[in-house]
Amino acid sequence: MSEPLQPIRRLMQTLAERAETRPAGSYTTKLMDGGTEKIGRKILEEARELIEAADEPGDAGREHFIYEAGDLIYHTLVLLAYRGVDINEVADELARREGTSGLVEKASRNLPESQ
Ligand SMILES: N=c1c2ncn([C@@H]3O[C@H](COP(=O)(O)OP(=O)(O)OP(=O)(O)O)[C@@H](O)[C@H]3O)c2ncn1[C@@H]1O[C@H](COP(=O)(O)O)[C@@H](O)[C@H]1O
Repeated sequence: MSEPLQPIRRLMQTLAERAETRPAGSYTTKLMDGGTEKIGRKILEEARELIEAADEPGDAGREHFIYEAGDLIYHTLVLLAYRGVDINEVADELARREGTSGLVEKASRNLPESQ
């Protein structure tokens, strides 16, 4: 069975190469040439589009939601690659958090300074 996250890893590889070589005729290059501001603007735009699609009903709505999630994930990976971070490093961070409820983690941050 193929690894479901393999396409993401391949895309990450491509984006890391784009960050390095900045080839002409690449949309990723255009984003990266605009830096954090341009990439960030697209992430905000795509996040809004994803949220708007979240409540669309029916199969078409579901398909649109998945499409928009792809856009947001692509742009987020572009920012990671621009910053020189690999998706595996994010996976490691998520693995580190595995099994710790967000509520428990938040409570641990809210301890009074004396503790
Ligand atoms: N996965 C993607 C991907 N997802 C979305 N997009 C692009 O992201 C853009 C989404 O923005 P919008 O929907 O707002 O479209 P737009 O109005 O044309 O965008 P703007 O001009 O406003 O930035 C579109 O141009 C999409 O084509 C992507 N572009 C590239 N990839 C992958 O990245 C690889 C490298 O791409 P290049 O660097 O362009 O060769 C490709 O082979 C793909 O695998």
